[in-house]
Amino acid sequence: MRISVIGCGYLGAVHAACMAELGHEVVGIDVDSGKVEQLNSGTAPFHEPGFDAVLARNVRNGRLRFSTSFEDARGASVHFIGVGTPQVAGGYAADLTYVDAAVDSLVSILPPPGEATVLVVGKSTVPVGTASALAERLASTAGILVWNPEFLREGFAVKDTLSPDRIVYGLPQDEASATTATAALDSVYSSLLDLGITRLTTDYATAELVKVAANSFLATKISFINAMAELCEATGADVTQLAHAIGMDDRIGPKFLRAGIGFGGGCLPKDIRAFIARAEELGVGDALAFLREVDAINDRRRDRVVALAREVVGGSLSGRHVAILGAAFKPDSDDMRNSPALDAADRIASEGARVVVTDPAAGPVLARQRQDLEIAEDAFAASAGADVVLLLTEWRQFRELDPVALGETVRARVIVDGRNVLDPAAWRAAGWTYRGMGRP
Ligand SMILES: NC(=O)C1=CN([C@@H]2O[C@H](COP(=O)(O)OP(=O)(O)OC[C@H]3O[C@@H](n4cnc5c(N)ncnc54)[C@H](O)[C@@H]3O)[C@@H](O)[C@H]2O)C=CC1
Ligand SMILES: O=C(O)[C@H]1O[C@H](OP(=O)(O)OP(=O)(O)OC[C@H]2O[C@@H](n3ccc(=O)[nH]c3=O)[C@H](O)[C@@H]2O)[C@H](O)[C@@H](O)[C@@H]1O
Repeated sequence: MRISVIGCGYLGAVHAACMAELGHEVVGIDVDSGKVEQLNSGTAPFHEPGFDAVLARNVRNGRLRFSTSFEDARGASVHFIGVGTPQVAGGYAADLTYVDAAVDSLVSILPPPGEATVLVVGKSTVPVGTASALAERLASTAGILVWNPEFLREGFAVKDTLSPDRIVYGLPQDEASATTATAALDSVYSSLLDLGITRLTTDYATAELVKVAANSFLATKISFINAMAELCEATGADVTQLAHAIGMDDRIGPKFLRAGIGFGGGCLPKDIRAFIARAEELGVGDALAFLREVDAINDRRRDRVVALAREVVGGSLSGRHVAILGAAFKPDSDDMRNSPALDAADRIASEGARVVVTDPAAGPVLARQRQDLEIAEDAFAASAGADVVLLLTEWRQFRELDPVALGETVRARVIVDGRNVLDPAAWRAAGWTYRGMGRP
């Protein structure tokens, strides 16, 4: 099938490449000409394991190309929308400017009603009610709108796109349109459906809510365990043992119970805030009051790691050399949007410390973007002469550090493990003062 993907960021570029991998003829459209040029050369504009290979292979075989012109999307039978929906400046709500612009551009290239049906498939994360409003704007065209939320995780984007836990279609009310749309989208995803992946059909509002409910649940799970970490800090208990023990209950499960410096990224933080804002607009703000607490607990973890750093160096960070291992919001990504690690680095630098940051993928990006931060090649270079080392993004390279070897480079053997991934006994045995988050 001929497919276009509008918006080629973390979601859209991976989606476009994966759709080509499934055998479709795909054009990705983005307003960023630099990104388009890079994608056309078969090189990923961001770090995502496995993406480079899928991108390069499909650009080379001619099934995948990228363009800044919507004219190149004309004639496709399915148009995916994957543009950003960031938080509005100064507020909690989602900024729908980019989605609106993408739909306006699509309206200008879609055939008129009566001609062969074309699908417009929303993948961006939007406030409930957006899809039905957009469907009205497509009424002057042959476009039928489906809301098909995306659940991929950065670091696993290719795997999650080609092997999702489930696929959700939010369909129009009109039965004939819903049937046509389901059949067309089933053709797009036929290889995945043949693998037995479950496809659920709902109305627009349910599909939109499934997405933000899922992210809210994940954020709540993380803040729950971080709240327990606060209790552990007050009592001398160990949150990693607590998480292990409660996670053995099937009803709770072990995943997303890693306490530490909290969640960040381009999605969980802004999605829970946009959800709060939308619930308030709908007059049901009380239903999501708990999400404000989820957000507040998450913020406190960032305060906590800075306070710990202050405490372990004896009260003031001013003039101290602080090595920070990690800048991305999670390992296997170079994404620093709302990154807890980078936020902590900035807060510590603002207290007068000499901060040296290292990150296997985000480091080179940071070096280009931020002249005010010192960036080092690796953990050893960052830690040379350090008064304290902070592990803030749990890259494998940092999890596997040898405490004896690192001990030889630092000025003082003091480590704060912001992700609770190191073995305290091994580090203490090598002469380090070890502090975790919510661990004695
Ligand atoms: N990053 C992720 O892992 C996931 C993201 N999402 C959702 O997907 C959406 C996109 O997120 P990301 O890919 O992370 O954002 P991003 O910021 O990396 O990418 C958005 C892209 O859209 C482009 N764009 C903006 N306006 C455009 C227009 N009018 N026409 C064409 N292109 C345009 C931008 O230049 C940019 O390349 C958001 O709603 C996000 O919540 C959902 C699931 C996973
Ligand atoms: O809507 C989105 O964009 C995506 O948001 C998240 O994916 P992602 O942001 O890539 O990363 P996660 O693995 O969810 O991690 C988010 C943050 O939570 C933190 N985290 C995660 C798990 C945990 O136990 N503890 C914890 O602090 C991570 O370090 C990271 O900062 C969801 O997991 C995806 O399903 C969703 O599609």
